[in-house]
Amino acid sequence: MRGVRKAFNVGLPIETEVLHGIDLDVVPGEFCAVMGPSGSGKSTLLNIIGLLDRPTAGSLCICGEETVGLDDRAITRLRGHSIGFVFQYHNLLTGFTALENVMMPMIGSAGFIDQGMAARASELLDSVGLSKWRGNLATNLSGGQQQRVAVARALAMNPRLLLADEPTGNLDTKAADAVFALLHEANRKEGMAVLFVTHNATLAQRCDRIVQVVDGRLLNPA
Ligand SMILES: Nc1ncnc2c1ncn2[C@@H]1O[C@H](COP(=O)(O)OP(=O)(O)OP(=O)(O)O)[C@@H](O)[C@H]1O
Repeated sequence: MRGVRKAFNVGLPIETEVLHGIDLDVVPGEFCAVMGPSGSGKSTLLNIIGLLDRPTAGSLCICGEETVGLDDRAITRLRGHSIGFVFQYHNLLTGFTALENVMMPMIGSAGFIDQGMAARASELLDSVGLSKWRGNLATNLSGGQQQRVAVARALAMNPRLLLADEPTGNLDTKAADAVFALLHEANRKEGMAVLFVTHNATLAQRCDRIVQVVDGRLLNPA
């Protein structure tokens, strides 16, 4: 991204600019921690990179494609195929099983269900150590298990970029380490770039690079 700005409430007396011209390159296979004080703009930055929100100004390329100017349909397609998300609160559909939750992105993308999706979701649940729990409703899993399902779901479409916004913020140390290890494995094995927002300096030190956001600016740009 180059010169990315984000303002909220544009045109109103309460208009506030939160990101003030961000330059950032993330290369394939890179594992970046994103740190900074509360309210500095980390989630806003991630939401823009994840195409969940649009910048007010600047340029944003995802997998080589300039996104500014794309219509909503193209944005949705690019997001669905290229980007996986893990949030602090897992956002699983609690009335569905672990397996069904992991299948959701595949169903959403294809518009239908087939056996191959269940097989792929099952493999992903194996990879996060939850094969025995695949038939459990999400609501009956522990917080750490739910977050591991959320990681499996984020990997379902084999994205090139994985965005994780404080995925360990709500977990005890052991569960946090387990979730971090899964992100790290996805990064090393699949070569996906990861942006990992965290307040945990120990985990951040284990990433390739730390991007510091302070007052809507990067301390160490590009
Ligand atoms: N939709 C919105 N409308 C208005 N202001 C917003 C909106 N979303 C975020 N902000 C403001 O943008 C600023 C940055 O918020 P953001 O959530 O990006 O910070 P953060 O660094 O992720 O914080 P934390 O570490 O506490 O999660 C805050 O002042 C917040 O109030």
